[in-house]
Amino acid sequence: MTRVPLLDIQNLKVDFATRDGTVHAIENVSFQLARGETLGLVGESGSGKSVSAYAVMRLLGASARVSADRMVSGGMDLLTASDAEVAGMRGKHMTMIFQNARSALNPIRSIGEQIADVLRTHRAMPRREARKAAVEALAEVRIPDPERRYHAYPFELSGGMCQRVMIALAFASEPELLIADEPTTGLDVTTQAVIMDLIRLKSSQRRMSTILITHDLTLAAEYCDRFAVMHAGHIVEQGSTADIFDNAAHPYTGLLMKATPHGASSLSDLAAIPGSLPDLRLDLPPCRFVSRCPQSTPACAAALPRVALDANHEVACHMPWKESA
Ligand SMILES: Nc1ncnc2c1ncn2[C@@H]1O[C@H](COP(=O)(O)OP(=O)(O)OP(=O)(O)O)[C@@H](O)[C@H]1O
Repeated sequence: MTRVPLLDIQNLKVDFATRDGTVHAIENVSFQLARGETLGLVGESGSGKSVSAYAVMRLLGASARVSADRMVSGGMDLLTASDAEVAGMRGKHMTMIFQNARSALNPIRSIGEQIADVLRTHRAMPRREARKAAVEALAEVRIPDPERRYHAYPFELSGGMCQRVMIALAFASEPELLIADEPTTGLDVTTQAVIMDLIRLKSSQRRMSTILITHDLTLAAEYCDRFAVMHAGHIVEQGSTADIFDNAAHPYTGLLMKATPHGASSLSDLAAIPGSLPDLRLDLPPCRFVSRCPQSTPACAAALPRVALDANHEVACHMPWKESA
């Protein structure tokens, strides 16, 4: 029996209409996420990780044109569902931890009340119980003195504290799908581990599925079951953590991994990968990596293939990476 994935995206495409032309931000993005699975979404800045996430959450603005062959989450067809239906799913079935936590919090409500509100709305907790659980939720993400901090407003907290509150808020609704966009940026290493361990715990206890968007490959390797590597709006390779880190098949993945051999864990710390992302407003070739690729041949001008290397390992390349190249 095949298991129905929690999230199923086929050929997602996102264009933005701008004054300077159409930005072809995402093209042919396809991936599935099983229940309880953690997928790492990695790639250089501007590769389309956040746009993919926002498309799933239906949070892209009016300038975005979104299309797909399929986009289903938790049984809901995100292509045909009304805004009200998707809004009903957000925060309950699927929730997102944003990069800029402070601006995602309500500035005029105390952090404890914000968490208690979620517990009362989504988990129907009585007021007193929600208050107690909110204090516990703050403690769980290592907010010191949570009883007192319950009454604090976001402006009274540091960026790192706001980040933790945001994470507590995300967990409060017990989502089936968590999209975490750089969830631990700005946190010290110990707190990073606490947060990531919490995500792992929720995944195993409640089979929560997670998309982890990150520049931190070392962290991601420790916590993700599978990876999708993005370059210039395409998923160039996806596979298990071992496939990606030990058997990278796309030249771009190979360069990413080669550039992080000795603890340079962040993509921003990497030895530069030659060239830069193409201008997404231009007419783009089928392979958007071709101008940077050390292995390109005339064959690369043909339509981009999706080569299945095994059941879970797929690469969009005519010339899959060879270690000797
Ligand atoms: N509202 C928008 N209008 C026009 N272009 C946009 C818009 N939002 C994103 N883009 C473009 O889409 C592309 C993908 O951006 P995205 O934010 O998804 O990258 P990312 O991989 O998440 O980068 P980072 O790691 O820096 O967050 C970029 O070229 C970006 O400039």
